[in-house]
Parts: sequence; structure tokens; C-alpha cells
Amino acid sequence: MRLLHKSDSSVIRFLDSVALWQNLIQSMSGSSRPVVSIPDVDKANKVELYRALESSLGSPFSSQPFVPNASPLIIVISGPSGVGKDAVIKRLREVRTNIHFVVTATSRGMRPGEIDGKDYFFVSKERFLSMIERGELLEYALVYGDYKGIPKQQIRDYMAQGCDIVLRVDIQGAETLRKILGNSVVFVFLVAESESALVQRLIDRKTETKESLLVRIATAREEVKHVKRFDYVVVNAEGELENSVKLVESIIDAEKAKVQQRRVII
Ligand SMILES: Nc1ncnc2c1ncn2[C@@H]1O[C@H](COP(=O)(O)OP(=O)(O)OP(=O)(O)O)[C@@H](O)[C@H]1O
Repeated sequence: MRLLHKSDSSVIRFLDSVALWQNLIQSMSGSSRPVVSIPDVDKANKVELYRALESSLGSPFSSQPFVPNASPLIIVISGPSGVGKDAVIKRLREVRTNIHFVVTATSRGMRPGEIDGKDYFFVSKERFLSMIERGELLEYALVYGDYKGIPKQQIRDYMAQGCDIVLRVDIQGAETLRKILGNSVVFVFLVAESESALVQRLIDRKTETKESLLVRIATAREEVKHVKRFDYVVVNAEGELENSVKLVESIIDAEKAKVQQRRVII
């Protein structure tokens, strides 16, 4: 007597399934349908064989996709100041079509060079307050005296067109969205390879005063502790922007290949 190997059991399973199919075909040919002879695979042409298999199984082979199209995703990108959120999103939008980057509404005045509807939707404070009252915003915050918020309708409109949605929020915004949307959206934390790299990037950007540099770096120290509440972390290492974008693309692709898709209702 010989012990059954794993490979033996897979052969048996395969033979079982062949037998099952044979039984099925036999039981089908027992019905009123005429018995169809299937030509030999090495002799028949493809169409002939296809038709014969179809007739034997009793119904035309369906061209319907086995799996429905993946639902549109909402991807929330967050991370400390200066880590490269804007840079990653800008590149992502260049390399990937069918993505809509949500334009935030703000009550602050337009700065020179800014374009309404592209950089922000600029609205009056009164209009912003009425948007809050009517529940038109997914999330909003008062930042240094100005309101900023995410308009729901924009997300709905683009999702209805089949677009994936990218939201860029600070860590607090991500926490709020997690509370509102739970696991129905994907949370990506962008981080530099080290604190030192992050500080150098902020210095190189030349947009900050020494005071604001201190605030941003001290805040970043606290913010990196929040990484555990995110679904994915992407290290945007110095000079490796393309790799970071590729990783975000892979995250989107993997999410779309999930059997249990995230379903979001805004
Ligand atoms: N992988 C990278 N390597 C080198 N420089 C980078 C990389 N990613 C982004 N940068 C640069 O770092 C600086 C900060 O990036 P960016 O403005 O995109 O950060 P941010 O996270 O959007 O910051 P904030 O939250 O303050 O708006 C920019 O000058 C950007 O060009």
C-alpha cells in the first residue's frame, strides 16, 4: 500500500470533475435534444468545435462578462505637510485617465494666479454657511479663519460618469472622513523616507517662514503616528516620485480586483 500524495489527490479531484461533466453531458443527451458528436480536437476547426461544444451543453456560450465592471473608487490621500501629496496627485492625473481630483470649496479670497473651479471653488462665507446647513459638504473645516470643504455633488456627478475620485485632505480631515465613510473608501498615507528627508524637502520648497517650518515639522512628528488608521502607506522617497505614483496606481488596481468591492454612498 502506498500513501496518497497531494498530487494524487489533485488528479483524483480532476478525474472526478471530468466524470461529473461526462455525467452531465450524458444526462443532457438523454433529453429530447439530439446527441451531438464532438469532433476530435486535433482534427476539427475552431468554429466547428466551439459550436459542437455549445450544442452538447445545450445553450449558447454567453459573451456576458463573468465579472461586472469594478465600481468607482474614492481614494483619500493624506500625509504630513511637504511630503509630496500635490506632486503625487498631479502626476497621477497625468498618467491615469478616469480620475477626478475633487476641487475643494473655500470661503477665502482668490489669490493672484488662482483659477476658480480649478484651484478651489471660491464662494462667499454666507454661501459656504448655507452649503453646511443644506448638508452639501462631505467634510469641512475652519482653517485660519477660512472655511474649506468637500462638495458632495461633485463626487456624485463624477462617480456617475464612472470616474474614480481622489481627495487630498490633511490628517484631521482623513480622520473625519474615516468616521463618516468607514471602510467604504481607500485611505492612503503618504510619508517621506525619514524626518530628515521631509525637513529638507520643506526647506527646498522655499514656501515657508522659519515659524511655519517649525509648526509643520512639529505637526508632522505627531501626524506620522496616525499611519495605523490608514489602509496603505506609500513612502515617497527623495527622487522617487514616479515609483510613488506607480505604487498608488497599483493600490487602485488591486482595489478594483477585489472580490468584495468597497461600496460608497455619498
Ligand atoms: N519624491 C520626491 N522627491 C523629491 N522632491 C519631491 C518628491 N515629492 C515631492 N517633492 C517636492 O517636495 C515639495 C513638497 O511637495 P508637495 O508640495 O507636493 O507636498 P504636499 O504634501 O502637497 O505639501 P502641503 O501639505 O504643505 O501642501 C515640492 O517642492 C515637491 O516638488
